Amino acid sequence: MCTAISFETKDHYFGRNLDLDVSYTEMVTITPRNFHCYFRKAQDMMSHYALIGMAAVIDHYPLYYDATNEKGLSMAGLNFRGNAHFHREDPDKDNIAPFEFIPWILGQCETVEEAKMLLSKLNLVDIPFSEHLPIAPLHWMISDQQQSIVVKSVKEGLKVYDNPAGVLANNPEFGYHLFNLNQYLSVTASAPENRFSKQLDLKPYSLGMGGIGLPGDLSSTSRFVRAAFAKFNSASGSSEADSVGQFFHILKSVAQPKGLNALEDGKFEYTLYSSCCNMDKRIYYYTTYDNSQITAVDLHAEDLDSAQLVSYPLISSQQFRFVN
Ligand SMILES: C[C@H](CCC(=O)NCCS(=O)(=O)O)[C@H]1CC[C@H]2[C@@H]3CC[C@@H]4C[C@H](O)CC[C@]4(C)[C@H]3C[C@H](O)[C@]12C
Repeated sequence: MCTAISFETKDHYFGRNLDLDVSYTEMVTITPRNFHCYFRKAQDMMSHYALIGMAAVIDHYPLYYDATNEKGLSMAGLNFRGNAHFHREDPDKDNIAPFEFIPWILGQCETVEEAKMLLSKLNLVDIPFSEHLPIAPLHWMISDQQQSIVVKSVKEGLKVYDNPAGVLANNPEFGYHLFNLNQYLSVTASAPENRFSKQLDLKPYSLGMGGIGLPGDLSSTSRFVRAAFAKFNSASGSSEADSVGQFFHILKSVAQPKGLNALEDGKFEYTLYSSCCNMDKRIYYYTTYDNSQITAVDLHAEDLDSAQLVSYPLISSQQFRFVN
């Protein structure tokens, strides 16, 4: 499972939890403007916007899980198992493989509106990266500083939805998650009032009781609700430290501790990493399951006119700060 959110204080932030049982040795990867970006069925891009995000780099190709470009436009791929469907080549459209989708959009677009224009002539084509890396059944959230959308490719074709919640999880399809929020409309961050019966003397005996009814489990639908509740009720200071800290706290409310989500073969799905990118400053922050210290990589500290990918391996061992 995964959860992605967009979030706003003084600046705008975009990030996600990546929940999985194995790592593909992903690294924080910068694609500078002149990196030769190769597309199987479309024109190569010799120059494009620079990108920063989490990617597995294989055969010199950045396979992005999530990324932000130098204009702030951001995108994350999350599992959409059993529902994602990719198509045969269509001569009337731009044919882009799912693993090329993030560089295709973020390389060329500054805003969600611009992305929508590219999406109107896009066909996500069923080409795997390689024999060893089959097509990942993903759907995507795309956000700029103003709005978010969700893009899915299903049997009927490519679908684009406005995403007023600025949250994405996994199955079922996005419309269900959005409607499902109605179920929780009485949940509140404040003390609840007795609407049960005036004839009974009912009152809160603990703080936090307004949240009773929020689902506590790790299912996709429950994570969507909890992430939305945390995000929309979140009180954050406007400094970078406050905002980034708060962002990770929101993601933690839907993170998966090891062991609580068991797979068949004795493995567990857990939160491998959490990311938070400042869309205005293009700084990519992350924590990993084993290292809760926040590590940061600044897009603008690199030579963005270069043609070489730059990757920073994840710092994934715990950093204890001893004080004696
Ligand atoms: C598994 C992850 C989603 C996490 C998630 O949602 N977990 C759900 C569990 S549940 O299904 O909801 O129970 C997704 C998110 C991005 C993906 C990579 C994208 C690039 C590349 C594309 C290639 O085609 C295949 C290899 C490749 C490296 C991909 C591997 C994997 O697929 C990644 C990591």
